[in-house]
Amino acid sequence: MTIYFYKVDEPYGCFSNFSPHGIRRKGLHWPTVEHYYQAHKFIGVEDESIITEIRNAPTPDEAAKLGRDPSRTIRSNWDWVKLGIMREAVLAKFLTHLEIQAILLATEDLLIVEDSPTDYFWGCGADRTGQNHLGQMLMSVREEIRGRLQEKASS
Ligand SMILES: Nc1nc(O)c(N)c(N[C@@H]2O[C@H](COP(=O)(O)O)[C@@H](O)[C@H]2O)n1
Repeated sequence: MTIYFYKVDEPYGCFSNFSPHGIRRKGLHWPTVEHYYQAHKFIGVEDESIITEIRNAPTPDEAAKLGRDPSRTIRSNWDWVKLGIMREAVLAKFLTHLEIQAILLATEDLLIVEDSPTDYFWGCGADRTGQNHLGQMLMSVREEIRGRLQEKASS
């Protein structure tokens, strides 16, 4: 069995980066993982005010829209750093919100796939041949949290 997720209001919607589970990083609150991820496209660029604008965006869709604005220049090393930034945020989300941590752990060793019809990098794309980096990340975070809990239980 494979777990497919995409929209927040559909099954396993809490696995989406758009789900309303805030994280705290470096003293700041981020309303969703998507806000954090999109804002980090602009670290070190000339006009960093966009970072605050994205953090304050009323919805993750609005944050994504700002982060994807083609008229803005994103940091030059984005493709090198984006996986690490996303993993840090996804791990923080599932360490913070124990109710969704339980949902993630309950998937045991099932394959998790972001069923995005358009995204072939983070999701599986329309024909399900995409790289599914978000699904892979969720499985890796699941493994890490399981290990941490086992370590805690045996100490
Ligand atoms: N719910 C949802 N709506 C969309 O429109 C999406 N593209 C996604 N996928 C997420 O989008 C993020 C990637 O954004 P960039 O293309 O790098 O700007 C990432 O969080 C995907 O999981 N989800």
